[in-house]
Amino acid sequence: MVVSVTPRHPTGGDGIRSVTVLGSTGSVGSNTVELIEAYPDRYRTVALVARRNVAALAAQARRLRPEVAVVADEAHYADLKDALAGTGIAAAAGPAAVVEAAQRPADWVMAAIVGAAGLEPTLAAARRGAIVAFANKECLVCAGELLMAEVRRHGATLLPVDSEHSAIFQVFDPERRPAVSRLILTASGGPFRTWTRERMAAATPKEACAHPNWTMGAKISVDSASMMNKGLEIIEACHLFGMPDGQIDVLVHPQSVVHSMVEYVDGSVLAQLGTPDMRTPIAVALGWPDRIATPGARLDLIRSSRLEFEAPDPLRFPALRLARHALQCGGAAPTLLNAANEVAVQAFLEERIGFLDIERVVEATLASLPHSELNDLDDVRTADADARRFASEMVAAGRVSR
Ligand SMILES: NC(=O)C1=CN([C@@H]2O[C@H](COP(=O)(O)OP(=O)(O)OC[C@H]3O[C@@H](n4cnc5c(N)ncnc54)[C@H](OP(=O)(O)O)[C@@H]3O)[C@@H](O)[C@H]2O)C=CC1
Ligand SMILES: CC(=O)[C@@H](O)[C@H](O)COP(=O)(O)O
Ligand SMILES: [Mn+2]
Repeated sequence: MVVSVTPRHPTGGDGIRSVTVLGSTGSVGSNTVELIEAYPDRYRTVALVARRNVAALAAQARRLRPEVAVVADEAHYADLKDALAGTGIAAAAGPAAVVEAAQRPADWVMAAIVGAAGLEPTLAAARRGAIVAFANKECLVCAGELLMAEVRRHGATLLPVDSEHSAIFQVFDPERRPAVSRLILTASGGPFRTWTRERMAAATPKEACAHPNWTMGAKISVDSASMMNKGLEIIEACHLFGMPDGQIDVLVHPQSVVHSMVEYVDGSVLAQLGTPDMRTPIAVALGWPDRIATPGARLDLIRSSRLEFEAPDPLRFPALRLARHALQCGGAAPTLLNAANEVAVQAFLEERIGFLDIERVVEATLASLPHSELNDLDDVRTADADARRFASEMVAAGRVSR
């Protein structure tokens, strides 16, 4: 279950919801900041966190006036301090400062750091029982059981922001959980939906990042191109909604208008539709349990193109099989899959390996390292580090096709 506890009062005593944005300078983060800014009487900002984009972070901080702005990369601390001089906003830097920002009392925390780097701050927010708006899917892939257990133990509330999971959240009736027969995750198919494997082998980072429907950060864009994004989303759905892998299907829908569906045992299929605009799922979480208005175009089904659906091609997109395999193996397997994928995607973006080498690195890492049990955060860290080492060595040694 996503909202895993009796919802606590979503705002402070003054009726204003205090908010923190982890990954505020990214694609999800900047859309979140834009929505917060549109409602100055509803939200008060506690902390903004980025990795190193000081210019964007300082500009956001000057507009939202948080208590603190944090860069994870300590090399950028002096620049941030200078950029905030005279504002009264504190500057901080380093991974511990990122966790400290997430620990500050805020009713609502947007988890929109990219990659497993977001795990510890997301855990910190969950451990103080916050409402966590959850975009950072890699966290659940690398430490799903641990994170969900902490959410339950500390009475936190996890609200999905990933568009498919937000769609399911909006049509999934938790009181009728046994009557849900299937989750149907839609996938655009990405920029290479109709490409041959030969053509994909020569794909450039620019081509892989040219998503047909969504404007997103580079990492998730490459994941969409390989369809590893949908593989990660299967694992994410499994944890968020407590559904086994056998009851989670993927359906390619090139228009990204139907964001996902829930099938019930009586044959009813409930879907959520909208234009492909992340401001909608972000607003669902920011306003929850109310609804808040967003700017942007509204869905016009008369003017829009046809809505098409097709089965995913497992031969051209093996990432789906790899993710399901990791989920079925359990233990450290999803952690290894995620870490190897992060290393390989970064190497592809830096043109050190080819596009199809991403799946080779992931498959070899999964096959070579043990799928040990994960009992605590240290076990997660060890599996993550081992996979990163293995995948990096494979890339560095040229043990991939390029
Ligand atoms: N973009 C989208 O539409 C969607 C994204 N998601 C998920 O949301 C997450 C964010 O995606 P997206 O916004 O596209 O990513 P971006 O790459 O656009 O942004 C990433 C953000 O995380 C920050 N960051 C990166 N590393 C660290 C770190 N070690 N510590 C602190 N901050 C860090 C970046 O800071 P800086 O700018 O300084 O580098 C930036 O603010 C991902 O997990 C993605 O899968 C899910 C659904 C849709
Ligand atoms: C916006 C969002 O949620 C992304 O995860 C999106 O779904 C990516 O598109 P794909 O369906 O191509 O992976
Ligand atoms: Mn998605």
